[in-house]
Amino acid sequence: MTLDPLPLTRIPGTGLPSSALVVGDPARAAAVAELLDGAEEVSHHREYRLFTGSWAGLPVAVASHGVGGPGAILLFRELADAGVRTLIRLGTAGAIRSGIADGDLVIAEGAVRDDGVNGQLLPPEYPAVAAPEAVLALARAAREASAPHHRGIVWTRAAFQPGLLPVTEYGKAGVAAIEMELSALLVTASLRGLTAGGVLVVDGTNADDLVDVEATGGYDPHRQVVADGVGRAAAVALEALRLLAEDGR
Ligand SMILES: O=P(O)(O)O[C@H]1O[C@H](CO)[C@@H](O)[C@H]1O
Ligand SMILES: O=c1cc[nH]c(=O)[nH]1
Repeated sequence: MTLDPLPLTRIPGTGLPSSALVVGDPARAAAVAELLDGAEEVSHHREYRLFTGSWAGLPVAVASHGVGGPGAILLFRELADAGVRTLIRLGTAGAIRSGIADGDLVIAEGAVRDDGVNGQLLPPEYPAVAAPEAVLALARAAREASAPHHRGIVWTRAAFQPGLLPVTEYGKAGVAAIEMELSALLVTASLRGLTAGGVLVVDGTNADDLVDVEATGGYDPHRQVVADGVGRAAAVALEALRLLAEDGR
C-alpha cells in the first residue's frame, strides 16, 4: 500500500479499497476487522483508526471517525479523497420511535441535519439522504440475517447531553432514532457523488427525555444486548457492501 498519508487523518491517499465501513469507536473498528480475511491495521492517528481486509472476497476498509460530525467529516472527506466510493456507517443510536427495542437495527433513509458542521458549509435546505441502493442492500442483508430491523429517518444531533434549551420533538414527526454523525456522511456523499448509508444499533435512550423508555430502558450502551446487536449489524453492513459492489457500487 502506498504510504502518502493525508493531512488530517493520516490515512493513505491512494491504494484503499473502494468500499468502506465506518464506525465511531476505534475499538469497534478493530473488532469489525476481526471479521475480515487478511485484516491489517493500516494507520492510526487520533480517533482515526484504519484497517483493510476482505469480506467474502470483497476488499474493504474499516475506519473509525470518533464522536461528533465536525471530527467525523474529516475522515469522510479524506476517505473520498483517497478514492473510497461506497460507505456504510455502523453506529449506535437512541430509539425515538416506539416499538424499537435495544439491540434492534435502524436502517437510515435520511437524517435530520443537526450535525454541527454542515450548517457552516451549505444551506439548511440541502437534504441528507441515504442512497436508496444502500437502504435496500442493508434491508436485504438484515432480513437474510434475521436481524430485527426498522427503517426511517434518523436525527443526527451534535449535542448528546441535555442543556437548557428545549429539545425539538422529532418523535412527533416519526423520526426513528438519534445519533451524532450520519448526516455529515450522507451530505458528504451527495456532494462527492458517493454511495452512502447507515445502520444503527439501538443502545437505549438519549440523555434527553425523548424516547420510548418502556421499549428501551435507560442509557447504558455497555450491555450484552447492544454488543449482540453490534455483532449482527457488523455482518449486515459488510454484507450490504458486498451486495452494493455486486451491483457495481
Ligand atoms: O457508536 P457510535 O458509532 O460512536 O455512534 C454513537 O455513539 C456516540 C455517542 O456515545 C456517537 O458517536 C453516536 O453517534
Ligand atoms: O447519539 C446517541 C448515540 C447513542 N445513543 C443515543 O441515545 N444517542
